Amino acid sequence: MVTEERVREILNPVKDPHIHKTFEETGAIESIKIKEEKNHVSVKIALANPNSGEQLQLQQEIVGMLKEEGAATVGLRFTELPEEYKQAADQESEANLIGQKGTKFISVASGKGGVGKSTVTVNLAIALARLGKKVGIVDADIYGFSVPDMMGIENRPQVRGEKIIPVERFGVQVISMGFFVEDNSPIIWRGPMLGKMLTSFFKEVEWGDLDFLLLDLPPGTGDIALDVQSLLPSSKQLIVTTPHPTAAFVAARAGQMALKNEHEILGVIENMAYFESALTGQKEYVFGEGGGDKLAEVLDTDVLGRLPLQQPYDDEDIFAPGIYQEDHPTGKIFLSIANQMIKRA
Ligand SMILES: Nc1ncnc2c1ncn2[C@@H]1O[C@H](COP(=O)(O)OP(=O)(O)OP(=O)(O)O)[C@@H](O)[C@H]1O
Repeated sequence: MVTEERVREILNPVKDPHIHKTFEETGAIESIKIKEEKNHVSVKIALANPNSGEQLQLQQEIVGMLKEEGAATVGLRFTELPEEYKQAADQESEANLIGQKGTKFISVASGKGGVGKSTVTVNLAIALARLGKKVGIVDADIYGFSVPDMMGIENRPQVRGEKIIPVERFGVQVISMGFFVEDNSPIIWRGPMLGKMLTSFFKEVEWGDLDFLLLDLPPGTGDIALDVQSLLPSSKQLIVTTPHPTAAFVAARAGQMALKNEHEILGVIENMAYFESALTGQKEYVFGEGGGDKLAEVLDTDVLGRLPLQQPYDDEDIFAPGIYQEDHPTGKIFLSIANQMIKRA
């Protein structure tokens, strides 16, 4: 059983990657909590430059160190060091890391596949861009990457110097695992390799100044989803579910997993909530009712929107099979959800 004292002993000599001072020198360790029955360690750490690629790398190292010491699970939360340290950090700043002040990380998760997580991610990103925000997407759905196809992206990112330039589509900067896989062939991304790949999405990509970075997570609550959730910077998370109570029950597990990995829940989105007859306007609740509300209740949050069962317009001029146009009824719902996100994030 790892003790609070031992955690402090292990972490005190770790250096803040931005200002190269030890945690002991900066007083970085704000709190250590240990849940003995589950052998879960959670630590709150103040960094000079949180929400950055540096943080992501450090996060992996600390999780590794504490697990080696016997912790079953580790939750890390990062805050910012006081102003005096930040000034020092600014002087030493290695420019161009994602997470310059103000970028909000929003992750999108689901309890199982096929509920519309990627559809929600791309359409919300585009809705935020339509509202004037600077937006990026990391398609971290490592096996089921579908963002490039959904957005109709056919080109690949360019490389400038040491940096990868994301592909821009509908005003959104996109990086996807799919860009780095030849011929749709399967790759096993686990452990350190997965961590390295995700880190480079934050560190080696020329994101510029973003208001929002949306992260499309792998579906479910299995090992891969857990690995990705624990490797990402702290984010606010949207959980997508269909309205069936069983689906919502499974989605609640994804929500719990997020909380355990120090991601806050931003809200619930109920997709395929109903089918509306074009003839009569009558709504039919094809996949049941109440799942979104139930999930929101369990996670102590709100349903930010309910999306009908409806395909985007088939617009041959702008090839993008998963995108709802601004004047499409579903496109308008996405705008309303994006507005709420801006207020809450
Ligand atoms: N509201 C909707 N109405 C009609 N079709 C939808 C709706 N939402 C999603 N779809 C369709 O359902 C399919 C699955 O959607 P999507 O890929 O977004 O799900 P996902 O949860 O990201 O899946 P996975 O996690 O397995 O990648 C897609 O073909 C998408 O076009």
